[in-house]
Amino acid sequence: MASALCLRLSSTFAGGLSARCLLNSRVQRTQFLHMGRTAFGAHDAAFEAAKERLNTLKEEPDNNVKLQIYALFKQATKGPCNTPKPGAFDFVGRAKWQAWSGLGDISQDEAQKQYIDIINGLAGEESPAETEQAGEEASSYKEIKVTKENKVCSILLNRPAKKNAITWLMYNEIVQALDDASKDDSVTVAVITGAGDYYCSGNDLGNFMNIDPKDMPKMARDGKELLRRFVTAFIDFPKPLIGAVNGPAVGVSVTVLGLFDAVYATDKATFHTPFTELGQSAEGCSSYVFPKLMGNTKANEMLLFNKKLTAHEACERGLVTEVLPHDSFQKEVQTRVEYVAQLPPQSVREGKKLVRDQEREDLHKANEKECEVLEGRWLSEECVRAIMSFFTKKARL
Ligand SMILES: CCCCCC/C=C/C(=O)SCCNC(=O)CCNC(=O)[C@H](O)C(C)(C)COP(=O)(O)OP(=O)(O)OC[C@H]1O[C@@H](n2cnc3c(N)ncnc32)[C@H](O)[C@@H]1OP(=O)(O)O
Repeated sequence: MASALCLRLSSTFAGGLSARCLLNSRVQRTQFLHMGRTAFGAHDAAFEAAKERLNTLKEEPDNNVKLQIYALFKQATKGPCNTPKPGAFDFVGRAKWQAWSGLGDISQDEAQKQYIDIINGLAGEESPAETEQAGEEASSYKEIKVTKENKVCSILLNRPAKKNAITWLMYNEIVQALDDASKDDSVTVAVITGAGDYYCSGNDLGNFMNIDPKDMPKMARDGKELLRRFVTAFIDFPKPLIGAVNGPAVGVSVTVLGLFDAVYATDKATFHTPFTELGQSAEGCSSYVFPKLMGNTKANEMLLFNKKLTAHEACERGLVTEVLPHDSFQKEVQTRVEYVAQLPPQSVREGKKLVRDQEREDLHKANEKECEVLEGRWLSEECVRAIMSFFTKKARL
């Protein structure tokens, strides 16, 4: 069943990405060019250029961006959606249909313009202007930004347009940044925070898209291994690790906070672990840490029954150290981090090790177990349906 429900938004599906496939006969190409001259509108040359540009992108866009591109391509070349809605189990067909019909009756000219804007935006992101500043690492990180200054390593989750959802690349980059900070003698403390209005919206649900049904078990195995490595990096990080939760936090970004040494939250932050709504299960050692922090019933309220906590509630439950006013958040956090940064580093490390060693083994066991259970969840119909609902915009938190 899992494979039958599996999602596949391949590159041959995404509008302009598939321009060659969509127009793969000479007759079609001739019709297309003819339409281009007569029916499309003011942006024909730029539209053609954008199609070409899309084919040269080094990285495939996210699946929901692909859906948008697909829909705009159809609208630009065919006009408003005029095909019947695909059947209930044709998830991909329905997602495509919904994206196209969601454009309503915007003109072909307007669709062309939006298509061009999206692709130019994507191409621009791949060759960003040089923005290196003092203290910023000349690094290859793409989805996080790492700065080191005055003994503090700051790791910024940097996908604000996607609420800092964590892609597979981003998991790897965070592991890399933590590993680097743990080995760098100039760093005595690390801080994680988010760009934009969110701290982090958790796992990027697109991580589970674009998978051929036959590759689902491998995807689940790889996901399990990546998650295990990711959480291990938090369990074993040897220096003080501080969370600066600048806005709402969701999923795995909440659970791993239980492995931080201090968590400061703005009064606008919320904490939400909607695992069962997503057909998934607890991770980040939360099945072990949350009951210890807040007791079983309060932990269940979050991990099983999806209760979203305010910053003050999270503080009462021991997940947050201190709630700070939103307007002075950065400054207040900085004061606290600077204080920790100048403490004798070996003394702090030894102290942290003493505390962590009390439960290190249990944490690793909890991590292993949680990853195993999740591997099975990702292959379940419940999980696949929940993710599909998100991308067809039927269900958002
Ligand atoms: C190796 C794998 C390890 C997996 C570990 C297991 C981890 C589990 C979890 O973390 S479970 C939690 C997963 N997260 C969610 O379910 C959150 C989903 N997002 C939402 O419900 C909403 O986006 C929101 C409440 C976070 C914010 O809502 P709103 O303010 O209305 O903004 P938008 O919904 O318009 O979002 C803007 C933009 O961001 C995209 N986006 C946001 N969150 C995610 C996400 N988690 N995955 C993928 N994309 C996300 C959203 O699609 C919008 O994109 P668009 O503008 O439409 O292109």
